[in-house]
Amino acid sequence: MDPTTPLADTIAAIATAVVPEQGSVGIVRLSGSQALSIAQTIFTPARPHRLWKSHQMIYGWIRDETGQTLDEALAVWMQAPRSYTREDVVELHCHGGIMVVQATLQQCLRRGARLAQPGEFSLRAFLNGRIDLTQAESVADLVAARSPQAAQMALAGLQGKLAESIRTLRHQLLSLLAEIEARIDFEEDLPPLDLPAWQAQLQQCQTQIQTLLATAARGELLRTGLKVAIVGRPNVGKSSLLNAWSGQDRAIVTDLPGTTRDVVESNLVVRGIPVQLLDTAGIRNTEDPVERLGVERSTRLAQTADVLVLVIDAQAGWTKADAAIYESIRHRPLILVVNKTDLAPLQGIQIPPQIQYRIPAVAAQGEGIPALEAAVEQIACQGRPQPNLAVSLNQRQAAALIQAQASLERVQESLQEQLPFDFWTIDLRAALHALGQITGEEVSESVLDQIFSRFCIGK
Ligand SMILES: Nc1nc2c(c(=O)[nH]1)N(C=O)[C@@H](CNc1ccc(C(=O)N[C@@H](CCC(=O)O)C(=O)O)cc1)CN2
Ligand SMILES: Nc1nc2c(ncn2[C@@H]2O[C@H](COP(=O)(O)OP(=O)(O)OP(=O)(O)O)[C@@H](O)[C@H]2O)c(=O)[nH]1
Ligand SMILES: [K+]
Ligand SMILES: [Mg+2]
Repeated sequence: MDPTTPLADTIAAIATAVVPEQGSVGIVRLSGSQALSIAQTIFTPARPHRLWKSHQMIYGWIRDETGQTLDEALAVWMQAPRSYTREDVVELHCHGGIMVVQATLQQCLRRGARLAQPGEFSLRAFLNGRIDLTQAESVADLVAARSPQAAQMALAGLQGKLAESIRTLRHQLLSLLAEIEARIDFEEDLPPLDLPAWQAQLQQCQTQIQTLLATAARGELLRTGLKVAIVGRPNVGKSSLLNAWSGQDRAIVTDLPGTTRDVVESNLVVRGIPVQLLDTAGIRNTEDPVERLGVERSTRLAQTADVLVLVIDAQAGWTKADAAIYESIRHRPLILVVNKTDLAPLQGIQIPPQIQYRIPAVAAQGEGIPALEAAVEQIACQGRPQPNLAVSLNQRQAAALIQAQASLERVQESLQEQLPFDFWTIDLRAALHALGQITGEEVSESVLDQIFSRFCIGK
């Protein structure tokens, strides 16, 4: 963090989403040693002799420096250390919308608070030892979650499930290290090292790391989701498919080829995976300049989406135009939807054998969606068995664990080559350092900066 923003400051920010005309309540939050005294200059309890008591909500008015009333509000003081940041926290619960919360925040700043940086409340919770770095990262994941499963995963992290696994690993490695260091310092006073037992314990740590690493892919998938683009030639039923899949009447459907021009987007959840579904203009050569721009967008999207759904018309079969589109996207993760199977059967259509996923559908009636979702999930998980752990690693955590794993691998090598103990301890310490980076015990300020700056303001 910026050295000019010490923990000594009292920080303030709007803790709720700021949306015009919306949100029945908006919260301004203060944290720091001056939180209560600043709040007391702004907020007048309705009952004048009412004392502020920790964790008790009081009713009153927010006033500016001229005595003008800005809002009717509720206020609560949470005395350190029983607060989100472990500092004195005051929350001012105002009316929602944008005007009142912003005016209240302005008052806090005028009375000596500093505007909080994104993630700074959570940073303080971390720096003051209430949560470790994995828990802080989970706070951001929880706010960003786009599916119930992603939220559950973040919540498990918030509750310290990952922190616990890493802590256990750390203790095991520390005790392995202690045994070696004792042998270096007091070799003659101690019984010789029980090498097989020591090595078995090391192996156990490596297995545990491998299990944790296997959760990273699913975590990444639940966090970032998938971009799925529906492509194909005009009139095969792409927009009908988007509408049926999302259960919403998002895209215009007509019997005219070339109906869709702009990319139409719908967000859905497919078996826990947040999916950004994109309907595109039917791909063909066209003289219409507007449609041509749409086709260009389709072809570009087809190269960047995570999964492509190529739609064809069962009645028309596998046409030359379908083959041409397929040629340009065959190297990408692909699902073929044979639509309009109410008009002609899928059997008998000459589909290239290398297309693994082929789903019969009647988009106009919403048939074929479950099979399509199963295919999306299979492609996304790529046959990777998912360990049944509640938590999952993010990229930063996975990178650190891979480092730890590499260090432990080197310890195994030193052991096999019977190198002196010093070689073992160097790599054991490196592994411990990597674990410390995950929990935040040994993390640099620039990494902290990177992590917390991704938070939203007021978190
Ligand atoms: N109004 C409001 N709602 C909120 C939050 C908040 O800050 N304010 N939260 C903010 O994200 C979340 C709740 N998270 C919180 C986590 C810890 C503590 C807290 O005070 N912990 C202390 C004391 C616990 C106790 O009294 O036993 C502690 O752990 O030491 C408060 C909120 C979601 N809802
Ligand atoms: N019989 C039948 N008709 C369908 C089906 N799906 C879509 N249609 C019809 O096919 C026509 C074209 O559907 P759209 O969804 O607009 O096709 P599109 O691929 O989005 O077309 P463009 O946007 O023009 O590329 C419409 O008249 C739909 O009602 C289906 O499963 N069966
Ligand atoms: K159409
Ligand atoms: Mg369309």
